[in-house]
Amino acid sequence: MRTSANRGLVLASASPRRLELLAQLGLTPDLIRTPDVDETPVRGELPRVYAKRIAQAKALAVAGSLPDNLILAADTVVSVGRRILPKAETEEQARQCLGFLSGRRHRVLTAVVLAEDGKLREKLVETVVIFARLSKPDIDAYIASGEWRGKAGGYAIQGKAARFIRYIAGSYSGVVGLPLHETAQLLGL
Ligand SMILES: Cc1cn([C@H]2C[C@H](O)[C@@H](COP(=O)(O)OP(=O)(O)OP(=O)(O)O)O2)c(=O)[nH]c1=O
Repeated sequence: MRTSANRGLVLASASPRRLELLAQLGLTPDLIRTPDVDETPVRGELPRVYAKRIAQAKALAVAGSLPDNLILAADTVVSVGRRILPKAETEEQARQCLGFLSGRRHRVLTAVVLAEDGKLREKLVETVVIFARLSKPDIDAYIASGEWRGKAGGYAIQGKAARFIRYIAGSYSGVVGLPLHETAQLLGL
């Protein structure tokens, strides 16, 4: 994609979902870069503040070496109240997340950031999701699927976890990792 200033679009993300979602806008990035960012929340940090901070850090981490490009980055966080659930990397973390989300309402926040000429523009998109109550066999089967790995809150709505979703209000693409309506707005599409 080229803007009026003829800049290339760089996707600052290692997520294959974000690449696929961008394709739904008819866009293929000119470059893909993996942002190397410490995603540890600051003690007491609120979920919205955290999502924005990490998405900005991802954009800036890549913009440093590609100052003449348009850089797109995002961060997705699952939160319950003030609590930020981890991006599940172990079975134990995924089990804890699913046990916690079972029968509960939570929020999925995705911050999307566009960096151009050293300036950042951003949007924060919130989606409310309610999970059905999950039995132990439900959780065991989901853990065995492995789909939880690397996902915020230990689940992926676009896969087998879809059957756990009783209610959703907001942006489905935002939950998957890139809210397409807001991304299109940021890109001026
Ligand atoms: C809740 C939920 C999250 N996710 C994903 C979106 C994000 O890729 C991931 C949260 O981690 P992120 O840190 O937002 O993204 P990432 O590590 O996958 O990629 P990068 O930082 O390089 O851009 O969880 C789903 O795919 N489906 C879901 O239903």
